[in-house]
Amino acid sequence: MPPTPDPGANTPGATDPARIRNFCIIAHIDHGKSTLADRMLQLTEVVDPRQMRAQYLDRMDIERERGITIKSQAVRMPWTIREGDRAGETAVLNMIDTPGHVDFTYEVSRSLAACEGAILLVDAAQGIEAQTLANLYLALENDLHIIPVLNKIDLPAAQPDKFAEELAHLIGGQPEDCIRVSGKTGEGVPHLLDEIVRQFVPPVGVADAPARAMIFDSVYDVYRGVVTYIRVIDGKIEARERIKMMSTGAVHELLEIGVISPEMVKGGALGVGEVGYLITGVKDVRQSRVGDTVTISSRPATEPLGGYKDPKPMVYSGLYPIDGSDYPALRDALDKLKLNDAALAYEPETSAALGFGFRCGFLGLLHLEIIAERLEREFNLDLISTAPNVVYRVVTEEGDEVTVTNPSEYPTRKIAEVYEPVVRATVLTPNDYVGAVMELCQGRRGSLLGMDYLSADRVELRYTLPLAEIIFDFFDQLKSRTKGYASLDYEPSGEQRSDLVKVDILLHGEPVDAFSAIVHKDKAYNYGTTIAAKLQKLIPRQQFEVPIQAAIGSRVIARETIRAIRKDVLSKCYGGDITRKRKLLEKQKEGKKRMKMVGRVEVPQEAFIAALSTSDGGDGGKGGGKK
Ligand SMILES: Nc1nc2c(ncn2[C@@H]2O[C@H](COP(=O)(O)OP(=O)(O)OP(=O)(O)O)[C@@H](O)[C@H]2O)c(=O)[nH]1
Repeated sequence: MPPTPDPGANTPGATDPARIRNFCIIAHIDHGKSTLADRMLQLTEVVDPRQMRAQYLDRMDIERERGITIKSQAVRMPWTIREGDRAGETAVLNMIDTPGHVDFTYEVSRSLAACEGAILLVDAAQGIEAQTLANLYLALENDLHIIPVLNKIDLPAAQPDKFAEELAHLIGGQPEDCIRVSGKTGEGVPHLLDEIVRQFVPPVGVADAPARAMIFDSVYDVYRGVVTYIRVIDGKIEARERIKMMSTGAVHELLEIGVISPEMVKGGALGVGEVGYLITGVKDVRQSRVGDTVTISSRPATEPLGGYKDPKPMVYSGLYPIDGSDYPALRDALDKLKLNDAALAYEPETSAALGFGFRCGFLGLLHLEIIAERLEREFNLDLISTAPNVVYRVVTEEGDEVTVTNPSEYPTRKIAEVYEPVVRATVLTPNDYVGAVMELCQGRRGSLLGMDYLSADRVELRYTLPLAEIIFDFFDQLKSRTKGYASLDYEPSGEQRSDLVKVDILLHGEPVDAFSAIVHKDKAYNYGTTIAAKLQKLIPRQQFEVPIQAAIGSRVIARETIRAIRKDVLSKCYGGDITRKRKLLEKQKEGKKRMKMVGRVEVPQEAFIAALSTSDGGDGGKGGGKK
């Protein structure tokens, strides 16, 4: 019979910091983080069993469907220790859910900074993966105490003994320190909750100092405006005060403050160590940025908390509506999405091939896919996206510096140097596939930084790779070359000078902007021939001969030709059947509407779409990578 919890222990604003435990769960994708979180909600009785649904915390439909967590959330759960000498002691657990994907590393790091402890969750049938490691390193950088946990012990394929050894080897300590649970059946979870209270330290802060709270997430809600998630470090934030964002100095009226348990519960204040939400009535998450420090405007703190970074797009792509009349709808949809996504950047652009659209900046490829999917699904837009590219820094011979986010902005003047972003990638693979992984990384211009054996059959490889080489199909290639066993994680690591060139594709002498690409010199030929050959197949013959050329500046590196025909739609209409003739002419006119003119050449839009949408269409490096 568990002791009755102490009700005073759970009053927001008045919770003794010594009772608080702020923690997060870090795990590789699919290792069961959401399922374990669900079980904790159930055991701490913050969710009515009748309202329990799978992945309670993943609110967005796409998140639930794809089974990935995009936005972090925080839940307050009272818990009374059940076993051992401290049984009966009540604590307030704040579980901060972290996004699991590499594109959101900065959000993960902010969520971790709001915690004192982390549960390192590992699937007992899979073992340690690249994201387990990457997140563990981030947690250690933030000085978090780690509790190693093996999940899915109910699975027949689980090998908890083997992986407990591996985990102990990785983080130090004994294999017995690993807690074994099943998020599915609930086995071991009450013990884990007890251990959270025992092992994690309570937050420390100065109660009477000017208030400082860190924003670790902010989401846009249609009814309430921006909801900002904060962790109070020092002082107290009380309802009805005016708050100040320290990065911008902007002051906002505080309309509501409270905790999430697991729905919003309005309160009077949040004190040292507490985690909760703020509502100020701002309508745009960019005014409430992750990593920023919130203080009280009447008694502001002087020093913000460290670690604030502006979100910076890493990958750019053009988004165009297939039907040109959808352009205003696309603009409205992007405006709406931006309210909830401070990292999304876009500006209008025009393409001769694709018409009016937007150049959009994303944190990474998954971010791009999620936005494109939301635009199609939630806003019913049919879109075509151009091959993604990274941001280049180009220095001309005159010494000017140009930032290129779109190949069409590549300077035509003489170029002295080009710099491209690079990442530090960690690949974890079984021993048998080390050769295949190395071959792939070398083909993508990678340089090996180091290699470690985590256990007899699991190897960690660290590479520096150009970001441009991994944003296309690197992950797919890695998976297929290792039968799905390898995992990947990466983080930005500055830039490097490279031998890059811009390849243009010309149709009858006119460049087609949608196909221009910045590629490595050694891969330019491959890119040129691939695209030229593809367009040659896709573009119908015209009344004159059409050369398709790939060129670097004025130097042609590849050529294909579309031979001429004389297309006479009326040739089949012998006799004077005027209605039939008119019908055919009408039909031809219809067809023309979807044609784009590139110089004198008529190209069906489908040809552009087909050439862009196949995976090797945009990846100049792919062929090169296979050599
Ligand atoms: N057998 C078994 N399956 C589990 C257990 N925990 C999770 N799963 C299953 O593993 C899959 C992934 O679980 P999630 O909880 O969605 O994983 P996650 O780590 O939250 O995934 P992301 O949010 O994408 O990182 C789901 O199909 C779960 O049903 C467990 O303890 N036992």
